[in-house]
Amino acid sequence: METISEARAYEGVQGVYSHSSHTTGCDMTFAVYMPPQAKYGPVPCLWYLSGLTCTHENAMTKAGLQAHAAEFGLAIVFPDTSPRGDKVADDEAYDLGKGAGFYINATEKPWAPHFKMEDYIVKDLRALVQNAFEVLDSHGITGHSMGGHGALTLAMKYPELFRSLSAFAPIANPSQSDWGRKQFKAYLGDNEALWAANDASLLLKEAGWPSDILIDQGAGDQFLELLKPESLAAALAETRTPSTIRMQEGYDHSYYFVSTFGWDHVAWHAERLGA
Ligand SMILES: N[C@@H](CCC(=O)N[C@@H](CS)C(=O)NCC(=O)O)C(=O)O
Repeated sequence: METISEARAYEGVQGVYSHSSHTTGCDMTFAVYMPPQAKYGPVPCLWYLSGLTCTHENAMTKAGLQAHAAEFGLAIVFPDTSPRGDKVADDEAYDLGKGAGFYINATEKPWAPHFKMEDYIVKDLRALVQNAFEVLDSHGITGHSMGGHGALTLAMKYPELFRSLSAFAPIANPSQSDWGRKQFKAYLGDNEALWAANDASLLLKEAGWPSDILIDQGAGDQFLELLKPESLAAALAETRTPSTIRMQEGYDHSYYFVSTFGWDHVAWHAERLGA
């Protein structure tokens, strides 16, 4: 692991690092915020997965989560959204290829060799974070938009790895959305059973979620028809999953929305992770 930068923030440290990932077959950049409490011993850890077009940097610079993490004594990990580099396949569209890994393991050409973002997060980066930073084995996960989809699906697939779950404006039913169908076809092929296993609204009905879920969604979000919060709300009701879904009047899809409700999400995770 190489340190790209470290800066003091709210008496803690905001760092940016890179490492060579065996899983994605390329160098990956990620950010970690360590709160001041980590000087005295390991702290719980929250993962923030970002959305389409983002790198590790958007949420790190725009979500304002560091102040809340310092208040509660939580570390926050900000991974990248896809593999990067000249060897990695890409597409002209902003919502496929680089910046659009969807936190799944691609099986199809030309994506399969590098687009393994699910394994990257839960294996490579999880192990690295656990070894290289002062964190407890008590992790939660959240994310925005494509990253909200990632948070929901990775938590449901790996409940042994994540104890707490929330999402900001998640892509909630990708197999029924233009933010999902194109990408699942490209990355996973035509087998729609495989798509279902990567769709939060469908996966919830199969796998369930053993704890509760917080979802915030802007009622003025310009992408509401692509996000489909109504499918997730129906699945949560059908499965009787304890949940708080808030349609936030007037808020759009931007980081103004994420940063407005960031404190609530960090507090939600802190309470459940024992911070
Ligand atoms: N650029 C796309 C939308 C991409 C977008 O809204 N990305 C969200 C996540 S899905 C984001 O976080 N963008 C980066 C930012 O706001 O910093 C479009 O114009 O249709």
